[in-house]
Amino acid sequence: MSLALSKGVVKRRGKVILGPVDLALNAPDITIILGPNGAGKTTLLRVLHGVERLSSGALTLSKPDAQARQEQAYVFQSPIMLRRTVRANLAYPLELIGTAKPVIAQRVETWAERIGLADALDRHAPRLSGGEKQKLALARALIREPDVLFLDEPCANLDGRSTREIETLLKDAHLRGTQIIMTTHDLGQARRMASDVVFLLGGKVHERGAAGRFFVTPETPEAQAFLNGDIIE
Ligand SMILES: Nc1ncnc2c1ncn2[C@@H]1O[C@H](COP(=O)(O)OP(=O)(O)OP(=O)(O)O)[C@@H](O)[C@H]1O
Repeated sequence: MSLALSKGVVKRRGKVILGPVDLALNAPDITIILGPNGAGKTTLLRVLHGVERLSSGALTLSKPDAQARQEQAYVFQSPIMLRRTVRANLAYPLELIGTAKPVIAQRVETWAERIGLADALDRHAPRLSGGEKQKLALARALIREPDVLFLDEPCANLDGRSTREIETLLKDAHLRGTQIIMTTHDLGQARRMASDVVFLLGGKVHERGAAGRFFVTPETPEAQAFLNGDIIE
């Protein structure tokens, strides 16, 4: 799907926290939104997902809004579990769209296997470890095979192993056709995952480009400083 933000501005209590932003995103990229704390990454992600109201400007999608919303999924930094079993958590998004029961059962098994929870289907999801919960949240988002997946710092509190497992799931989903748009603080992860980078600073797109170029020869001194790990305002 293509998403185009035109002169997008978000204000909170009269103060501009994002924008104006002009940005076009296209499948089949893995777009990583980078920037220091407070740059507006989460706000931009929410705008693109359609859950943050624009104060001015417009978001245009290549599909009708209702259809686009159905085909999008969002994964938060802190996974939100239903207070039910792993099986019920995985089945839930498919039940919502009226998938046939035998198909649900089969997809739940497949996804439980993929995330290493095949033996934990009857466990109470809130009691899983942080890494297991995040993998479950991701599987719950991917089980519907969304067109676009938004992720806000999906590996923020995870160790290296869980992070790699999640990256593998994301790369597989991308190969199967899911467009991925995510924020991260982890530059290693950005280098491993991104095909496209949006670098935000002070609520504006400071630099944008193919990942291969951005990480090797950033155009602006601020992006260079950010990549060096220097503190930038
Ligand atoms: N509800 C709010 N009211 C007022 N200001 C807000 C609100 N939410 C966010 N902001 C401000 O908007 C700016 C952008 O916030 P946002 O969370 O999008 O940044 P971010 O790049 O995701 O930051 P971080 O890396 O710290 O998660 C920040 O200056 C933040 O303080």
